[in-house]
Amino acid sequence: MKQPPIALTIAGSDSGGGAGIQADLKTFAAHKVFGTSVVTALTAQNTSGVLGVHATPLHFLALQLDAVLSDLPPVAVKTGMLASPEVIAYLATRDLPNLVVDPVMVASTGKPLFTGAADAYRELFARALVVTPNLPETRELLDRDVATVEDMAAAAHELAALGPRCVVVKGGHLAGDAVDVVWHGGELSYLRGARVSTPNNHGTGCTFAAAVTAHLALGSSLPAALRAAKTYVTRALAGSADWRLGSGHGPLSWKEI
Ligand SMILES: Nc1ncnc2c1ncn2[C@@H]1O[C@H](COP(=O)(O)OP(=O)(O)OP(=O)(O)O)[C@@H](O)[C@H]1O
Ligand SMILES: Cc1ncc(COP(=O)(O)O)c(N)n1
Repeated sequence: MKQPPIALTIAGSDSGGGAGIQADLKTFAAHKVFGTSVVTALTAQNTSGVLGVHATPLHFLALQLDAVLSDLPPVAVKTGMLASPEVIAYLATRDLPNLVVDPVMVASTGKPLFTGAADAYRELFARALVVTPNLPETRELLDRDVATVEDMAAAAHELAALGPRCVVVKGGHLAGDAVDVVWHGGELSYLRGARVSTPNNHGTGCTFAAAVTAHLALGSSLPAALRAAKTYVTRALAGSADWRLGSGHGPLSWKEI
């Protein structure tokens, strides 16, 4: 078997298996990328909600990161739930290649996973190759309403001023087609996909960002990685549209590519 490239996810554990570290490692494996992980928090979580969060002490998070970087250098790195503003600020001091920042702040069930992150994220964004906020996160980051594709375009432009090479404002929470707005190299473009009708959308954001990270690890250009990730998440959603795992928002499937 060909040796796989290495990717790293820095994210929280979802005991329900649908989002967080579990979604990221599943997605890396589906892309034949070797996944390493730094666990930022344990969440007691299922398809209906988050029962509790137990954050990893910062010194131990740093030790996990040192252990990975010193022995298994990743080609690309993704961040998910970072559990506190201090963790976000700490990661902004580290050298993380091909950094994909998914600024997770709120679970799809609506419960905030932690608070006070918006300001801290501004620093980490400056170090990112690409940032991938969803609509509620974009509102939180800019402290204003973002509701339409036009609003998303203005928001992507504004977030790009913080320094990431690329911004993807994800439209999974729009009514109608699932359109994501991309700001890259001074130009706007769109990732368009038909909406899959399914209650099983827990972990779509994690899966999209992990698929981008996997494609970057495999050597794709950023525009190609974004297009491939959009195709992947749409297929994964379609593959589990009829699943009945859990009584709330179930997880999406994974697909070998
Ligand atoms: N029902 C759907 N059908 C097709 N694509 C979708 C659907 N829901 C989300 N997507 C796509 O999945 C990706 C993740 O988007 P979304 O806005 O849902 O992120 P998120 O809110 O971070 O995810 P989550 O729902 O896990 O919180 C985007 O490419 C989005 O367009
Ligand atoms: C540990 C962890 N990380 C990320 C998410 C966001 O995913 P979703 O928005 O699908 O709930 C989550 N719920 N839990």
